[in-house]
Parts: sequence; C-alpha cells; structure tokens
Amino acid sequence: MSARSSLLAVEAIDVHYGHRRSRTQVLDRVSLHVEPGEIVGLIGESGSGKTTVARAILGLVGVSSGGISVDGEPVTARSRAQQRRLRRRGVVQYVFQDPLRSLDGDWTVGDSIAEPLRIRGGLSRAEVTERVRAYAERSKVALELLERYPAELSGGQRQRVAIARALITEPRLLLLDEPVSALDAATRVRIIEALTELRAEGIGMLYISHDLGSVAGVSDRTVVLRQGRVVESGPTRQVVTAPEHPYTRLLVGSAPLLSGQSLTREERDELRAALAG
Ligand SMILES: Nc1ncnc2c1ncn2[C@@H]1O[C@H](COP(=O)(O)OP(=O)(O)OP(=O)(O)O)[C@@H](O)[C@H]1O
Repeated sequence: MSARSSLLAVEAIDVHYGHRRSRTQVLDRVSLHVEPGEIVGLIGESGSGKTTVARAILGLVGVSSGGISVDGEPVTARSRAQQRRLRRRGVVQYVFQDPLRSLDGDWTVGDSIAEPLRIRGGLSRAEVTERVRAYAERSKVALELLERYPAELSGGQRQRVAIARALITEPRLLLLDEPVSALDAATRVRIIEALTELRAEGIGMLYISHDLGSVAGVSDRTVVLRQGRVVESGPTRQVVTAPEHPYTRLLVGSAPLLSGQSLTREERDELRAALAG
C-alpha cells in the first residue's frame, strides 16, 4: 500500500532533544505506517524513543528531518497554530499509561469525557451530554461514575474513562501508550476487547509498549524500536515466530509463552554480544 493512502505515515523522521552541546538524537530515520482498521504495535525497551514517536505524531515535538502525515495531511510541515487546529478536530487522540495524566483531578469524569468536544465547539450542552453518555456506555463506563472524580475510580475504570474521552471526537487514529500496563489481568482483557471492537469499526491504532507479550496479542503488525532506530518490522506473527534482528530474538526469547521456547543462557549471551558489537 502506498504511503500516501496510509492513515498514519511516519517517514524517516529524526528527532533531537536539547540545544547546541546538549543536543542529542533520540530518533533516527524512524518510519512506520498505520492503515484504517489496523493495530500496529511499537515495542522497545525504556528510553528507546517510543513516546517520542507519539509526541511527534501529535505535533508536540518537532522533527529535524523526515515527515509525518495523518489522513493524508502533513503534520510536520504545519505551523504550531495549524497543529493545534488539527488536534482540536480530534482526528488523532491518545491514551496514556497513567490516565491521571489526561484526566483533570478537579473535574468530574463526565466533564473530562466532554472536554475534547467542548474544545472543538459546535454542539449544544444537551448534545454534549447525550454524546458523553453514549461514549461512556460504549467504553463500558457505568453512567453513575460520570458524577465522580478520577480519584474515586479504580485504575481500570479510569483507563476506560480515558478511552471514552479519546473516542468522543470520533478519531480515525488512536495512539495508545502502555494502555494496560498499570492494570490487572482481567481488566487488561476487557480493555483489549474494547480495542479490538474499535479496530473492527475501522479505527487505526498505534499501540506502544515495552512488553512484546501484550503487543503480540493484539497487533496486526509490529515495529521494533531500539535506541531510536527501527530494527525490524513486519506482520506480528512473522516477528514473533521468525525474528530476524538479534534484539527482536532476545525480546521473543524473553517471552517464552510467545515463541514456545525460551532461550538458553548461552544463546542469550550470544545475542547480547551481537548487539554490543
Ligand atoms: N524532553 C526531553 N528532553 C531531553 N531528553 C528527553 C526528553 N524526553 C525524553 N528524552 C530522552 O529521549 C529518549 C527517549 O525517550 P522516550 O520517552 O521517547 O522513550 P520511551 O521508549 O517511551 O521510554 P519509556 O518506555 O521509559 O517511556 C530517552 O533517552 C529520554 O531520556
């Protein structure tokens, strides 16, 4: 499929943090694509640059080369005001690992879910209320929770609220940064079920995690990031069953439930040596 038709096209982006002497390169020619109705996993260890990829897509961090487009519209070539307008339209939404980052502790759950709609404007108060209730139900948030404050919810309830809030502008692309890492197993399963329903509706998702196990269960394709570079990408089944890069082999071997066999200590040392070399 051509890059132009992709819902999300990240093309060879470089990102640097800091200025002058403290300037360091965090992403090095990173490319990835997400099509409608597809979940793409982005995995890598802590510090590999995963969140920076999401921030670049949201226009929160500039790229020094390469480009990003969402739904055919360039993100990176835009001015900050244009990027703000694009965010306001709500075509792209995001869910963080810790929903407290996206939910204001002083607002009721209902007001938090409504906020992206209010920012966009154009709906009456009654229409906003109706939409909030509809999206709460869809995200499995019980209606009696709408009057509560985030601190009065469980972690799983908060994450469902964050998902309802992200969905309310009917985005075409969702960025999920470790969306289930803080949750217990049963709650994880429910959130994953909600995500696969969204996929069936044609929403594209970039699912970011350090944990190959959680990505492999849900993603159609997987992109492996190491030290700011994509070292491998392909259909998830292929990445898991026939990993090519030593780093991916190490990741797969460290999650024996995926590959069916764990690495021996010698194999692990060999892969580490190959990565260090
Ligand atoms: N605002 C910033 N200024 C300077 N360096 C930063 C900034 N944000 C992140 N970094 C650095 O950029 C690198 C990539 O960070 P990033 O948060 O993208 O990694 P990550 O893969 O998402 O990690 P984690 O899984 O721990 O969240 C890290 O070395 C980090 O220290």
